[in-house]
Amino acid sequence: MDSNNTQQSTQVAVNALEVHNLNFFYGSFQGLQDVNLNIEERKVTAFIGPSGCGKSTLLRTLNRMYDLYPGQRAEGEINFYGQNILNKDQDLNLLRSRIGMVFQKPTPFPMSIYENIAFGVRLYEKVSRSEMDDRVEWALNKAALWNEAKDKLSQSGLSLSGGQQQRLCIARAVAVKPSVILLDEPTSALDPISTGKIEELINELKNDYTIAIVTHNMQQAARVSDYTAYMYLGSLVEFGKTDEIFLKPKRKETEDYITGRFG
Ligand SMILES: Nc1ncnc2c1ncn2[C@@H]1O[C@H](COP(=O)(O)OP(=O)(O)OP(=O)(O)O)[C@@H](O)[C@H]1O
Repeated sequence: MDSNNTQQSTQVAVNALEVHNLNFFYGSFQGLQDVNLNIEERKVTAFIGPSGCGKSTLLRTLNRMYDLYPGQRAEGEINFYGQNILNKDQDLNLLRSRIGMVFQKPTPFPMSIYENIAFGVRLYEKVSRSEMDDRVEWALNKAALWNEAKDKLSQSGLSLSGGQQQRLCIARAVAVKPSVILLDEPTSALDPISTGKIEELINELKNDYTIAIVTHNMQQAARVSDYTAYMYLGSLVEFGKTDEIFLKPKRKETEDYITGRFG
């Protein structure tokens, strides 16, 4: 289950996640219909499509975030390094430590910058104070926030700017050393400069992590992702390499959406 066990010594593609025949229900409403796709290790996969097409629903199945809400259920298989995470006996805390998530709106905890990161680490590991100091620095560095935050680690996470808060949330996700990071429209609440920083960060993070990102912004999908999934009305219409989806889509529906002729 650990990506470290599947280090690529050759160029053979390894899938972190394989989604088979996935159907998702909000009570009696079916939000996803027979979705099949693979999410390759250490690549960025973008989910695009018009509002309400099921992008966030699909993302939220990948670490069973929906389990927090009554009446929501998934059927099918989502294999995470070969293990079906939809199994009833799946340990959800463990799963969410391996597959972390960052939301649209920055959501720092109302505690210090240091504690925002240490809090999650303590849930899963017993580490000494000096190891924790190192981990906090490491995670803030990974999220390109260390230089801006190092002199105010005891200040509230809420005192940071919106863009910095979102990087803090990314640092928090990274700190527990996950294998996959799910990003749900991580820049939609940010200005263009902060957006640019997060996009650069995504590019860096994919050296170590597998990333799936929901975005409304097609230019962003084209800039940051290796693979793109185009969804419509709960179905996956087309999935492929981002260049191909944007330059040579196979389906007319995809082309209409990409070229702005949709609707
Ligand atoms: N909690 C919920 N209860 C019932 N239906 C829901 C719920 N959340 C989402 N849906 C429905 O599921 C479908 C997919 O929603 P989802 O949020 O996944 O779309 P999306 O593509 O992420 O949209 P957007 O781009 O607007 O965020 C929509 O028809 C939506 O109305």
